[in-house]
Amino acid sequence: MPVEHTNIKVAVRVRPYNAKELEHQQRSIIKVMDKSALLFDPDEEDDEFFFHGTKQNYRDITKRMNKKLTMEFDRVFDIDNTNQELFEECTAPLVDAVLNGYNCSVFVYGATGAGKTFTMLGSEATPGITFLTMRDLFEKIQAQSDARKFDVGVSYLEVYNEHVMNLLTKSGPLKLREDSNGVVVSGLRLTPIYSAEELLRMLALGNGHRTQHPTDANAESSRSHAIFQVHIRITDRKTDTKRTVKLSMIDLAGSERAASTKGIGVRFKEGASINKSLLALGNCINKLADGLKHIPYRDSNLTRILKDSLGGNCRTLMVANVSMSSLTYEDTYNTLKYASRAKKIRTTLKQNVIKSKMPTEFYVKKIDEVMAENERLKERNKALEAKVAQLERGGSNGYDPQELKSWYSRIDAVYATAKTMQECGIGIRSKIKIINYRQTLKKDFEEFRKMLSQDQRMCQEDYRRFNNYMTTLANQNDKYSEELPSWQDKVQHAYREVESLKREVNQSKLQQILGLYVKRKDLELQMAKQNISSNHLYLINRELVENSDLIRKSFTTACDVLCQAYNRLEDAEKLTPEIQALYDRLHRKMRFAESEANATEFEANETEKTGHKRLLASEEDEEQSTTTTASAKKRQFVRASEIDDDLHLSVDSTDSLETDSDSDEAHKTFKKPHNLNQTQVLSTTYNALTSTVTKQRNVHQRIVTDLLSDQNVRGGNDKIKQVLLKSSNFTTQGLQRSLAAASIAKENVKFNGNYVRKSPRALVAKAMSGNPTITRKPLGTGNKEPPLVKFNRAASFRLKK
Ligand SMILES: Nc1ncnc2c1ncn2[C@@H]1O[C@H](COP(=O)(O)OP(=O)(O)OP(=O)(O)O)[C@@H](O)[C@H]1O
Repeated sequence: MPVEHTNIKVAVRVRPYNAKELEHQQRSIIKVMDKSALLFDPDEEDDEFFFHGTKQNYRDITKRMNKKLTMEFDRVFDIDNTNQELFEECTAPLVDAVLNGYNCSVFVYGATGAGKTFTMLGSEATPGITFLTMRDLFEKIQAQSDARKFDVGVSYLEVYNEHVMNLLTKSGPLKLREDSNGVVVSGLRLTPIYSAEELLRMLALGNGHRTQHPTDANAESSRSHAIFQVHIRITDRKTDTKRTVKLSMIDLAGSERAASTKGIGVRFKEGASINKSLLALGNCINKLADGLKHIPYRDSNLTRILKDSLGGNCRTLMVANVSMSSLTYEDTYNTLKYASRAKKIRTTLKQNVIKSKMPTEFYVKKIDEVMAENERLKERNKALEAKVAQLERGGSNGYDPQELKSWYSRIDAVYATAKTMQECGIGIRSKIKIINYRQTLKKDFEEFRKMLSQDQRMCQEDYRRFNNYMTTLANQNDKYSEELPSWQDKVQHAYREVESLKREVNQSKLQQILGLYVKRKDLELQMAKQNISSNHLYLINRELVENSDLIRKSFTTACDVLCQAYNRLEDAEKLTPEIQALYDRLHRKMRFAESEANATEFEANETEKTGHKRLLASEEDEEQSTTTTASAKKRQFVRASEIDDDLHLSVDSTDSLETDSDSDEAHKTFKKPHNLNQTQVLSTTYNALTSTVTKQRNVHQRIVTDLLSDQNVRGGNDKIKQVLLKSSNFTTQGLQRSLAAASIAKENVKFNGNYVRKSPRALVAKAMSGNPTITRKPLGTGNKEPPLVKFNRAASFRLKK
């Protein structure tokens, strides 16, 4: 489960003057410098001071000094930026993060009329980021629906005067309670939705229920905080892994000073409540930014609900809305200060846990690692893109745009070829390895089938089919193997081209800008490589899941058949010592697997090598019939890991392309899991075995119950059963020995004059009388005999009466 530490992303959006502001002809208090910086309260352009008609060199001392504060944010949107741009740059990446298992939240902050609702909800003509984000989410869900199943449910809440209301059903107030999952809204039901259009209808319905009142600053001022949440349960169709993620979109009520709304009575109370909750939010932001441990989330219902959207395990985007008019000077200043504080908050991000029934977490984890790595590369790429754009805009270094353009198209072409060659070359390696893996798995399974087959005709027919299939695989393998060397040459050639281009770039006079451009291209090439890796892992995982499913089902049926056959033979007294020995051997094998499966991950890690050797050694001296199951599984996992490692190495062998040290560092983390591979492979093997062992154990339990209740103590004795189940003698022979010993001890009890058994049944002795290893012991010679029960004459007398 990848863990990341990130800052909250903060974007500032400046809105144009409204009619009132234009009327007052106020000056602009915000100057957007570039995509990530603004100047608050800049000097006025017509700030020249004239005295008696003469321009003075000094300023008018009766005028207030301008603040001229330069502030930096992750992104600054100017008045002409649209909701679509905000979505593309800020919330679209969050959709990818949500689908990768991270909780995400977006909240808009600002004074009344600053443009929060415009940003969040927008209008029909210019939909806000909620709709755009959700539409994108549904499109991506649709595109991935073959591989994953998505269950989407939404809720839309309002916090008004500290009351939590359900905007979709117009019900409430609802209570908040805390449990192990965090803060829960009592009685809140999620409404399932299937399309972004449905969501639009729902938003309209919810907004109709939202508390709005005209204020001096905004005729349609929202007087409540609106929290829209999308809960998604993602189920991987192949691995059956599940995770639940949450995307929250929060439209906060206006953060203006009470005076600016000129509210009295109810409006004043409303304003006070809004301010109380926003003050609590501000406190939380300050404490989180200072890195303090105790965060006063409980101070208001708003902060309680936002607890896991702000500082918790959540990727957060805050959009601070401001007006550029000097009429809103103080509110704008406060909002920007608030936003600057929020920018400092660092959160610890964890991908939501995968719940899986399959022993394939190893691959799922690896795929997640690759995806996380890609996310990091994407971020770096974006930063480089911004730098290149900045240099291009600057233009002061005398770049000739035509020359730059021709360089760009040349670099693009060289990298495009490298990417295609890489896709084909590494892709073909992946295909070969998957075919090899499939061949191994099928061969192993065929061994089982052959052992089981009784009907010769059917056996031959199956074998023919199996052979045909294997021939097809072998042909495919040959074809790809033949093509491989030429592709490898092409890949190497393409990489050499890239290297020589880089040398040329380094010598060119446009080196500064082209160097950055090439770095971007390197990252893109690296990302493409990662995608091939993750696809390869996915395919290997699919092979494994399908095969282990088949093995599990076959094994369960085989166990049932085996147990029935064993019982029948035993009933008919036809259990030969050879069959018994085979059966015992199978039990011993499973007992080993069970003990290993119970070991902790740490122990598995520590004993990885010895355990591995032990397993292999035991494989050698065991008969094939009893070892194939465990060893085949073991071999499959080991092979899978070898294949993966191999592919990673081949993918990594082109690392020289990466020039940036950070990226090198990041890439090392991708190479590292070599060690992890084996540990994980072992632990997955143990998991796979546990599931079969559990089933076997149930069969054993039935045997114990049969032996104990039918032959010995009718009605069953759970204590003895448990002891026997745990006992190291837990084989049929060991069991019989234990039972016989117990019954002899019971018989011995009868010889003691002062003690009797309440239920003097010693049938096992008879059942075991043919066993030469059992001898009668005189009373008191062993210290492991069952405790004697003192004969209670009075009780016995009462009972008789
Ligand atoms: N970027 C923008 N471009 C054009 N018009 C805008 C922009 N932002 C806001 N507006 C307009 O400004 C007015 C107030 O905006 P909005 O209702 O979104 O403010 P608000 O911050 O949600 O206020 P409140 O907190 O009172 O609900 C609306 O008429 C809206 O259309």
